Amino acid sequence: MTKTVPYHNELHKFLIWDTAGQERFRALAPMYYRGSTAAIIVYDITKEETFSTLKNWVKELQQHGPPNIVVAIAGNKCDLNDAREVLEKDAKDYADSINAVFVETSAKNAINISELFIEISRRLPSSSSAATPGKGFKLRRQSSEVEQNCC
Ligand SMILES: Nc1nc2c(ncn2[C@@H]2O[C@H](COP(=O)(O)OP(=O)(O)OP(=O)(O)O)[C@@H](O)[C@H]2O)c(=O)[nH]1
Repeated sequence: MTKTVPYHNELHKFLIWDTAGQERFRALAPMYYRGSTAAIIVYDITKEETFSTLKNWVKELQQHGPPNIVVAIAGNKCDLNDAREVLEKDAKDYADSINAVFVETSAKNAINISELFIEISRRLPSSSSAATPGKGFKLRRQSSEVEQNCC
């Protein structure tokens, strides 16, 4: 799946892989996050246990992921506020503590999806600085587009 995000005078083209979140597929995760520029970890605001699981994925990325990977946390199903189990403030505080992007989203109602990618774009080095050796981002230009890998 791809998503192109206009950001300042650049187009950021995200190549997105949806990895299986279940524990039994955990061993496959490195295939996706290795070489990725950003990782979006999604939890369900109506299920506290998904927020605990998210913290394990953060640890995994911190220990085995690319050093400069941008981590974004998405609290999905924000359309189901009445069934909320995870406070927005708690999730935001946690995201801040690990320097991650944080937004609450609704995939169902298309709430904050673009904002999520814009926030990730904001954290990425510009294509000119990314071209500097040692920055650790794999970016390739395609006309005016810059490709970003994201899992
Ligand atoms: N109300 C609501 N339901 C949602 C939202 N996003 C997904 N769902 C529902 O949640 C269920 C699970 O969605 P999936 O997209 O399969 O979730 P997943 O975590 O990617 O599942 P796996 O890929 O199997 O790990 C489906 O019934 C979706 O319709 C949302 O933002 N709001």
